[in-house]
Amino acid sequence: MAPWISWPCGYPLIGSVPDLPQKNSFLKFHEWGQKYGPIYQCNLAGTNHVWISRDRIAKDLLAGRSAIYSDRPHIPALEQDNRTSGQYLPLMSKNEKWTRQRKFAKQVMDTSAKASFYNYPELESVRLLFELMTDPARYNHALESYIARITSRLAWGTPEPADELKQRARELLIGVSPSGALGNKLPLVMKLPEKWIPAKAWELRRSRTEKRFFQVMQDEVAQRLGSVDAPSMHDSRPINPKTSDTPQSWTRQFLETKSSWGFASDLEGAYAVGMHGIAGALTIAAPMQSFCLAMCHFPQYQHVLHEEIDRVPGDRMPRFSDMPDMPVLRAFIRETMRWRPPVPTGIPHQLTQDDVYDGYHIPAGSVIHPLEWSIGRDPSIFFDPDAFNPLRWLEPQYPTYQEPLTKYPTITGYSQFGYGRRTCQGMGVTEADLFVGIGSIAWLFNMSIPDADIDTAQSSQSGTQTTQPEQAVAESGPPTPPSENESERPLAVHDLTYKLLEAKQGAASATEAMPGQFPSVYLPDNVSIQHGLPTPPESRRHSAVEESTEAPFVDAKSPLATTPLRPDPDPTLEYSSLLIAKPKPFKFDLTIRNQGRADFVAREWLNLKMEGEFGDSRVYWAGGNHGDAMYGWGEVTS
Ligand code: HEM
Repeated sequence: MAPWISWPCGYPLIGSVPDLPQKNSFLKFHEWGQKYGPIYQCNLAGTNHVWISRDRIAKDLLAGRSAIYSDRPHIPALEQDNRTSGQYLPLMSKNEKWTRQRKFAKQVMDTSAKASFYNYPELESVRLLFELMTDPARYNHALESYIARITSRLAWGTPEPADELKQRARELLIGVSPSGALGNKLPLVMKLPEKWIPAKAWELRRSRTEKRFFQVMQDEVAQRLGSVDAPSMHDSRPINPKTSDTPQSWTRQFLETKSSWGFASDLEGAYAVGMHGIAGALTIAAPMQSFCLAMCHFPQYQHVLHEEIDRVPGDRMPRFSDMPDMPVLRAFIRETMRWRPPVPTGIPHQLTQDDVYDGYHIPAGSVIHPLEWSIGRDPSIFFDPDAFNPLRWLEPQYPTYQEPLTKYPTITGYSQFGYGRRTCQGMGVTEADLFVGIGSIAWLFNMSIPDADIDTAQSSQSGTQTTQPEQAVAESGPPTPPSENESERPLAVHDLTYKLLEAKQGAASATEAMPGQFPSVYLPDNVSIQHGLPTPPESRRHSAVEESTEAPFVDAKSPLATTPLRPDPDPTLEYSSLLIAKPKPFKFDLTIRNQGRADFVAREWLNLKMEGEFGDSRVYWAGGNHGDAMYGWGEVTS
């Protein structure tokens, strides 16, 4: 049998389930991809799952044959059938509700993108920096809140529900993740009475609380607009004067244009908006957290980003409108998403009829996964794929380089957002939030692992130490001013020493550099600048790629072919195990790079606070959100 589609053998009925680790199952699927080829199938609890590790194959099937590859699988742990209930756009079958909600989503995204997302990212980035300066130990909370506050503003015009939104997102994530709710592992339990099955009772309360929350939020915007029947934007009647007080939001847009969408009820609109809130609440925070991880473990690139930030926005905070002038920041974002994909197993599609690919039969009903972890590690495209290296998007000798640099690199259209008819609706918001958020953090801070912990990270090869992150960061004390000459700070990355090399011939100096150029780069000690395409050494080429017709792009004798050693186990793989992968909190120092900027942030925060912009998060349920039998926060473990 040719190697296209083969499978791990598995056990009767349950298939390969026992072979999957509790943690980071994407690594196992990646390993199987290396063993069985770039497309393989396996039986998981009686369902055929197809795993795709190459972009070309995912495009061939999910985009090229989207007519039959665009359905979604059933998620047994949810109270209502995700395919038909009309609650969650990303989980619906390709039906009438999906068509109208997707149309609505496109419209509200386009309108808010044209208004540059109402400057909500810029506004909330002030609060983000202030929180990081004053309480660095809670950095994870600050990053997640930044995203949840922007998303809440976009959804309902207020940041108040940010904590509630995060909780709604966490609970739904448990409900839909194969490794989360019990009902996804043992679907039969959902048929039993809730009094016997705590997991079912949990789901029913989750679902009730979510519905109530979405309705409360929609009602509040409707009341603020003056009446539930506020005039439509397509109406010739004048807008209710009260609406001018109502902040822009997707709910406002829905209420003003609701006759255009053909929704069954206002509740459908409440879900259409609320689902987008949930989709944004945690997904975008994951790459922000991974960015911090990358800066600490691959610090040799950080000053390249600082150089661009100090040259383009300079002493004002970065804005979304800086995008065309900041390819380096965009490269860091793109590389962060490649290095640590927020949805490493991809969001699965379902095949609706039998198909044949390259001579192999794929049965109808198969669940198809574009395995993002592997797609971003295709060794014929990404040299040393496990390394975080933003230069692969900025240096012409890498096959991933693309011009013009005013546009590329970008995450718009990136495979991480899916394929074909089901591609993500949130790419624009994601790019805006990450650009302003990550740009602001790098504008104010330097990130590093405390010196003592560099040794620890090295010795983690023998598994000697675990740290209490919050305590550890708190112990590192308040932010301190930067050293006099930032670029002379010693660089330390586990077992590597890095040196500063002049960039390609003819590169301009820092002060002369134009947007899109950067003056100097750090490369590993034993490396000299290579002209022409770098290629991986023979030993790194995997059998799965050997069938590829693409020419290998690296000379095995190239010094670039020397792959740096990384600690084992890799401390950057401490990830939460639900559908969205995010790094667990870890210990690092945030050092203020420029006191004047810090003072500016403090003043700006105070002004905005006094204007009422930064109110506290709201509690929606009795007992400080603990709630009662009907509504409240469910237990969350992740
Ligand atoms: C880092 C951020 C994000 C990532 C990595 C991400 C990733 C994805 C992926 C992989 C899909 C499935 C695509 C497919 O099936 O082929 C998806 C679908 C979707 N995403 Fe996102 N997403 C992100 C942020 C957002 C945000 C911020 C929103 C909205 C505010 C959003 C809204 C949606 C919607 C509505 C769908 C469903 C599309 C459909 O099924 O028709 N996403 N996303």
